[in-house]
Amino acid sequence: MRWAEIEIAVVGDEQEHYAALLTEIAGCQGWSGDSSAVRGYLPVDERLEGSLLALREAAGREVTIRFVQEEDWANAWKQYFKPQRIGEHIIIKPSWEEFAPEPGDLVVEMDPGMAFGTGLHATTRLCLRALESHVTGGETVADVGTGSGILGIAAVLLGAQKAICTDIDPLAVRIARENIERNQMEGRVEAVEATLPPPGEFEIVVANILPDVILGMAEELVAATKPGGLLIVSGIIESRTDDVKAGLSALGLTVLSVATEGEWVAILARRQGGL
Ligand SMILES: C[S@@+](CC[C@H](N)C(=O)[O-])C[C@H]1O[C@@H](n2cnc3c(N)ncnc32)[C@H](O)[C@@H]1O
Repeated sequence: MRWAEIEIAVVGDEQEHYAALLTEIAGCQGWSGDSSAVRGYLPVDERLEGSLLALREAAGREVTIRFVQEEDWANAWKQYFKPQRIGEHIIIKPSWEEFAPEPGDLVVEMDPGMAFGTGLHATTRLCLRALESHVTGGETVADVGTGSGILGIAAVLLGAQKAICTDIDPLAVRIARENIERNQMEGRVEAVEATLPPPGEFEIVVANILPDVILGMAEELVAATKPGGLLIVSGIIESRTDDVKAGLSALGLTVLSVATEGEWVAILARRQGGL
């Protein structure tokens, strides 16, 4: 099959906006990018032209396309995905790479396929570090917008008793399930196709999505967090930090800290009440 690689040049903090256009307007399953451009892929079929027209109109700037064969792009990103240490003990290891762990290392084996969540993005790393600092053992964790399943799987490796992972994208849910199996986490990590986890209260809720999505579901995220429990949100570009903090504070959460990596932030907040 042939695919179109779609690229939009960005500067400054534009990445989030144009990435959202790639997924929401053009219908790309995901996106990748760096400080100068965002990229997504669409199959070359009868819908491509309409998707590109809509994207160009919404973007109001040049959108370039390049045609590639499936094998080219399906494997091209793999060269950038190497085992990496995140925080003190977490190792994210691509399933096709060798890695010799040191004592105390917690190895999450991943094949993210088309799903987001390799650990290559700063927001994933910010969430993983927050989980490493706050999972002390025995918690139930909700991973909302799980992508590859990376955060839920890591939470259980860090000592959480159970993690429920949700995603609205069926492809992500399938890939998360494969990664759960790959890490022998069946029964302790569950992936469901949904926006929110089933009703219940979680000691830790983590959501690495986009600021507007987080704000739109903030009330439900708070309801899913046990009184006294923690909410970790990321996917937030630095310029949106105050909006998200204000939204969480308005719902009675206490913002405990804001961690940053590059232009991205993760916000840690506590729901009032005792554990
Ligand atoms: C930025 S990725 C994060 C993946 C992974 N959790 C990580 O930290 O690397 C966001 C994920 O949220 C999912 N998503 C977007 N909107 C959502 C919603 N309203 N409810 C649940 N998942 C959503 C997307 O399909 C995508 O897989």
